[in-house]
Amino acid sequence: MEKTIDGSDATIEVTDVRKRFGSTQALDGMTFAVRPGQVTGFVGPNGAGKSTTMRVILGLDKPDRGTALVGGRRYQDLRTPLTHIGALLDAAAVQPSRTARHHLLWLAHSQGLGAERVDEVIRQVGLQDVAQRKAGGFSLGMRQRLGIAAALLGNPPVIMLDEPFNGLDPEGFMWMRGFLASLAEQGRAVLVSSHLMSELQDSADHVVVVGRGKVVADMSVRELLASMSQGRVTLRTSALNQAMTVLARSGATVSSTGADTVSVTGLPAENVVSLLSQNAVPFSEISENRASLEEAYMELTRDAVQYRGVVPEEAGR
Ligand SMILES: Nc1ncnc2c1ncn2[C@@H]1O[C@H](COP(=O)(O)OP(=O)(O)OP(=O)(O)O)[C@@H](O)[C@H]1O
Repeated sequence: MEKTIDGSDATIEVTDVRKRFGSTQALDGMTFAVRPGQVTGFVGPNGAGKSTTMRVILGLDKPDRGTALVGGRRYQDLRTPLTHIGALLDAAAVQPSRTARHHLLWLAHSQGLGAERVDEVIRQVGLQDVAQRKAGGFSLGMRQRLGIAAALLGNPPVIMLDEPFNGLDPEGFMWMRGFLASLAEQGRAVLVSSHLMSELQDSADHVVVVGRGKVVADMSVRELLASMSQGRVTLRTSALNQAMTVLARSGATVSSTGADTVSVTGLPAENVVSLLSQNAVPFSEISENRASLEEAYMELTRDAVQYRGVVPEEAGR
């Protein structure tokens, strides 16, 4: 039943979307694209506009300006939307007295899909043992799985999940991470929001960082780390002066942090090693302190957060 994913269908394109609620400019020129075969993290502080963007993509909120396209088309123009995009916006939104399987059957029938597909998605998300239980008694983690099963019903090339890591225990967290990766491996475009970069650090290939209704960074996780990490290299040497001279000559900023320790910025560890070796400078214990993704994220969204007064101090930085 699983059809092959066509890359041209597996995209989301959000272009210059603006949306105002009263005096709040929720979206202020939001622009980004979600590509096939990747998990794209959509991250930003509370109130940055993530949920509103997702609602605009699903045609639930009408933008004042700009467009949001799924596989090149507006959601409103999709004849069978569930086969184009599967979304989970609010895991709590299930009828508590209905069993998980009945919830999915009801959804499937509304889209012309059969019970066979329902059982398939139940297996995919690992809910087979509880499928006959009432969803009202489900933990948040089980509801997340149920919501994802619903999103997968139409085998869509685009999957969009709002805060799917919310409330998951460590096992659920690991499962979600692996599951998102497998959806991307199948060629789907996967957009996942979070207000915590740490949740996306090992889950996303690419991140779109937002603050105050617009994109502040749009790059691969690797690029983000490289752009932010100052690459501070620390090394121990018995030839302190010689090491400092050699490294400073190459343009690095060098300072001694102890009788036999040197701190270097502006030069990757690899180059530090080769320079010292070429100049026969003895050294030991070389280490590179890279900025964590969380630090990079805090730096990028600092203005957005300060503006709202949520985290006024640079505590913990
Ligand atoms: N229906 C609405 N009416 C009024 N204001 C709204 C409405 N929906 C969103 N907003 C406001 O728009 C801004 C963006 O909200 P949004 O929920 O999109 O942010 P978010 O990034 O998803 O944050 P969170 O993680 O808190 O959900 C916020 O200031 C919010 O209060």
